[in-house]
Amino acid sequence: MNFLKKILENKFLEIKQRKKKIKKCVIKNIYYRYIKNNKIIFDFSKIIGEIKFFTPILGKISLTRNINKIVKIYKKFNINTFSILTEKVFFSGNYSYIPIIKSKKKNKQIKILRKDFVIDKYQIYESIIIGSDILLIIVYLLKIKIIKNIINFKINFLLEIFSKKDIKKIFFIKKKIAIGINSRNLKNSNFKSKKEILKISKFLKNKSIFLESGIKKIKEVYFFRKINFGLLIGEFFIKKLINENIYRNK
Ligand SMILES: O=P(O)(O)OC[C@@H](O)[C@@H](O)c1c[nH]c2ccccc12
Repeated sequence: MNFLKKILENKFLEIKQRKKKIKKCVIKNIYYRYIKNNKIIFDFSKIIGEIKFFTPILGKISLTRNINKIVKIYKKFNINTFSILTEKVFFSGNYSYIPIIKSKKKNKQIKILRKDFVIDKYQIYESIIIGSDILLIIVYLLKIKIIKNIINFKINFLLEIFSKKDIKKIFFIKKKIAIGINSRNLKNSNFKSKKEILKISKFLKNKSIFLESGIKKIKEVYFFRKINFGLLIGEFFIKKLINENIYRNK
């Protein structure tokens, strides 16, 4: 089933509501203060662990919703960069997870990628305010003009692409940025083959490449790390690292 249309309709309304609550000049002020001290770190950690509890296709995946517990387990495995799903209705995420993690002194070294469906500039400001270090931008959802606009913001992005069509949209970007190849087709949830992924990556010169979605075996982790791909892993880590750990310590 194609959930994307529904997700976007809902997102549009959500943003409209949230925008009303905060004055434009206040968020812009926060942004300018933020970029004064911010460093662009397109080459962030090569292994990103995702925190997601639920997906529209798989249903519930995590045995716990205790965010601090999950962070603790990930840290035990030396994973310090997290992708956090903040979409509420379809992925059961919440943006308050980001400040919960960031406000703790012991999490100082942790970097957070906010994963949501960005369709409005407002979400960029909001992501900074809640403490995100990196923001996912799904190229498929945006027109080139908007991407051009977004790319000028002085914050760290992971630009997510699916296909050659998406690559064409970002061809104008000459600087080194992080690009995530999403192996999962957003419309039908099929995964790309290794061959397809490598083919797409050939078009991405001078970029820091990440593979997102569909990693199911440790063998695949080794294969892609060997060719210097970064990896963003959700379901596999949640099941293998988080759930097994929780089960064992019951
Ligand atoms: O659980 P996986 O197959 O390892 O996938 C993680 C991540 O790539 C996936 O959750 C994802 C990639 N892009 C997205 C955009 C929206 C929501 C979710 C995603």
